[in-house]
Amino acid sequence: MEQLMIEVKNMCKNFGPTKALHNVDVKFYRGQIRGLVGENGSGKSTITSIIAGMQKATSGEIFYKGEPWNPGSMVEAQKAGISMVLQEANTISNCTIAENIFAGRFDEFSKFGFVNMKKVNEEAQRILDSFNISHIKALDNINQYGFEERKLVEIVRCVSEDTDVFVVDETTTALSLEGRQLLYKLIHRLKDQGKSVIFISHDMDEILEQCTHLTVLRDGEIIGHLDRNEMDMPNAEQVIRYMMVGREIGDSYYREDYDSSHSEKVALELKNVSLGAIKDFSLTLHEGEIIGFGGLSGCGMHEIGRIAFGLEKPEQGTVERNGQKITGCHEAIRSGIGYISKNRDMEALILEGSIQDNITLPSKTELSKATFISPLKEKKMADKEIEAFRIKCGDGKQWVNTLSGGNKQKVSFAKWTAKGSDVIIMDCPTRGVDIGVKQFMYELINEMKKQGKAIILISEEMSELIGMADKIIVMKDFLITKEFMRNKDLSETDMIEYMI
Ligand SMILES: Nc1ncnc2c1ncn2[C@@H]1O[C@H](COP(=O)(O)OP(=O)(O)OP(=O)(O)O)[C@@H](O)[C@H]1O
Repeated sequence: MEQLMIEVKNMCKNFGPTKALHNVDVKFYRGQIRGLVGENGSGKSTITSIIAGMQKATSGEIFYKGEPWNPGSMVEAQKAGISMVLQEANTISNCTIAENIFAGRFDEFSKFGFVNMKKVNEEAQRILDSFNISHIKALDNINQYGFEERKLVEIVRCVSEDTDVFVVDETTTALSLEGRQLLYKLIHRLKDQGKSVIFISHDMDEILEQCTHLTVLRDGEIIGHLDRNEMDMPNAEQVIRYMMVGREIGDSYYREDYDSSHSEKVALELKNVSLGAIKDFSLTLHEGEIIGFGGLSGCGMHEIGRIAFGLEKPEQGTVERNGQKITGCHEAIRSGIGYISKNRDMEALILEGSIQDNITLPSKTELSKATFISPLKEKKMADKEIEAFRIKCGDGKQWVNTLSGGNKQKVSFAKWTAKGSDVIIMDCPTRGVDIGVKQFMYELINEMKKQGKAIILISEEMSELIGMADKIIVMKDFLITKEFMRNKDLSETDMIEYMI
């Protein structure tokens, strides 16, 4: 007999005129991993964030273990056994790893008002070790760690023996292969212990492999629920996609050609660059070329992207475009280089700014005449991108921090298409976007190649690299371990061998 953990009844959530949820009914049982799928902005994070105490519903009810549930904060929810890993980085900067893990829970370690920090640190390291991530040290400042490690710290923070409901909101795209495996093991262990997992993802393969049940949303409404048998049907993927978007979506995502030719003209060069663990690294990117980078966590590929955009200054060597040295990102942008950061909220967007301001920001020079920026031109530029990327919003004046995760990602991409940058460094560009938009982004990347634009595609998704790149550079421990040319027989297994 299945035991009900959480029941959401007739829930509505409005943000001004936006109806984010409309009469939603959904049940989460013990011993289930229930996937929540739907297009960007369909309401997945809104449901889970209300359950996890981040915000209140406009109307409707929630029952948790049979009792009415209306948490006032995430801490309250976590103390009651419900925790959620968010899409974006959610760690506290300038604090130690241990302080991040036990934020809001110091009372568990205090006596007569004094917190026993030794115990906090020891317990944090014990937990990190139990998750097999001993390379992350409890005493280290979190600022020393990259996006993925921070996500792992968040996962550790969320899960304890008292966790009954674990919500994973589009987290896997931020993780490398190892991080994903760790998360998959964890959710299955929780399921086997009779806990309830809510798993949000746009990766259909992952959803079908990892989830035991599925709920499909469209425009804030529940379209249907599937059990494992239905998910195992041969046409399940097409059926789910149809439920999500309400129309047929083709199967083809990636480039269909295997022609890796490009211009001989060099678009960007890294010459004998060294920075930290990266030593004497060189790269030549040509016009009309897509170079992909793949590897496990800490392999150095994200750092290469940052150096190429002038965000990190190499200790030795140079980054050059058209014979000019690139020594900073302003210079990079001026010379036609764009960069989509993996760390969306911190580096790619001004959250407390409008969609229009974010999209047009790198293009201010193009939009201005004698120091005057034409508001009409700005609006036109932003509206064009909003339409092309199908950014779900009222209009361009809406603030970016009110957008769903996938829609934020579209803004982060659209900045550079609006500017028409000739070289774009893309670090996980399709992170959190739904399948329809993914298709559009891949078409766009292909179109850019044909126009002679040069692209560096850094990705945690091997299928994306195999599907799109002319050449794939595999990295491990900050070194190149293998280069693959575009080839229809190339498989993920071929690549993994050089990553591990
Ligand atoms: N604070 C807010 N103010 C205004 N609108 C909001 C706010 N938060 C969410 N919304 C809107 O609610 C709708 C649902 O957003 P939600 O984040 O739940 O979507 P999602 O299904 O999780 O999307 P994604 O896959 O892109 O993460 C979107 O249209 C979004 O713009």
